Amino acid sequence: MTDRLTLLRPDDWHIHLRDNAALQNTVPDVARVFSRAIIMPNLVPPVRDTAAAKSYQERILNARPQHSNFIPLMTLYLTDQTTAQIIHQAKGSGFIYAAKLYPAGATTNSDSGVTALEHIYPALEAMSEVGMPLLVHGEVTHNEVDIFDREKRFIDEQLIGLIARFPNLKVVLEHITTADATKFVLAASDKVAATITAHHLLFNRNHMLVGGIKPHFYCLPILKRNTHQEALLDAATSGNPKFFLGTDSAPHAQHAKENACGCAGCYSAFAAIELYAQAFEQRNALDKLEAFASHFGPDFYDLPRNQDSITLVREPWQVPSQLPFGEHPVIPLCAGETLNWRLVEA
Ligand SMILES: NC(=O)N[C@@H](CC(=O)O)C(=O)O
Ligand SMILES: [Zn+2]
Ligand SMILES: [Zn+2]
Repeated sequence: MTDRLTLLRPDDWHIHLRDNAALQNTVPDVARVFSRAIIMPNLVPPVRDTAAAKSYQERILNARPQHSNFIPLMTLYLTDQTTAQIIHQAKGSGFIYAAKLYPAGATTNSDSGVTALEHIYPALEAMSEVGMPLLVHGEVTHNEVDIFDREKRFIDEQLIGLIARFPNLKVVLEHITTADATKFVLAASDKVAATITAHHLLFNRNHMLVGGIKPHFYCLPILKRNTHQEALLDAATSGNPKFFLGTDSAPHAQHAKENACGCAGCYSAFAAIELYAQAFEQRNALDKLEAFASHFGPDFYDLPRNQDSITLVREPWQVPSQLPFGEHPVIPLCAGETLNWRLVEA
């Protein structure tokens, strides 16, 4: 059994840092391990243009710990009003790396999202031309579609057609949760990839719903049955470059999750790589972690891989039961539980 694991420094290709006071917690947590991260734009109001992305980037950089070289890779939030010109300006800025499609109403802060894909065809055409990846929250939102079917229905009814219309557009299906999504991504061209979260690798809907409802496991897309969890573990540990790390770490205050109408999102950034190590170890696949965490993401985005490394040791430690986060504590994923792997701090 290995007790020490050295990896090229990883990047997180999907994270929510939130804004203002929260940045004092979220930025140090991501910067502890990751060199770069794709920063989700679902603020209120959302990050819709280069100017908004620039000021958000500055607030993130100001929250970096001393001596940190963490680089936030900024993204735009697509709306029905996003023009080709907005995309060209973003590409020209040099610090915006992707644009995000939230179907209106699909998830946290998606009210300003896209109401019909036709509205963003000009933006997608421009993204395809300039080589800017489209990041997708892939769930349909119709009331009549069961929440457990929303990802598959999005793939079948929207994504397949979109990719046929824009065959050169790079697409990342974010935080995939089903065997259907893994199959779709595997069969698609090399322009199509997916991120996988640690929580969807470690948990299934029984963890959330058996023996009492556990709001801290509630996220979107929602945890599925264990056969889907197994398919995600197969994909993540397969060594296929189409699947790479994206935590979807998304903090919500304890009171907003432990609520009659609880928010969707799990906070994993405080121990992200440790959680992935736990999942890969369950599959005896720790040898596959480095490529998933550190190679395939930059390769897909045409960015250089990092040059330095991190080390994890097998040394059980207990996850805190609560994180301070200013006045509104956040309950981390796996609060109070024991994780096997610990980062050796530099
Ligand atoms: N994943 C979640 O459950 N929540 C995310 C939004 C998202 O990524 O869909 C959030 O911003 O809270
Ligand atoms: Zn999402
Ligand atoms: Zn997300």
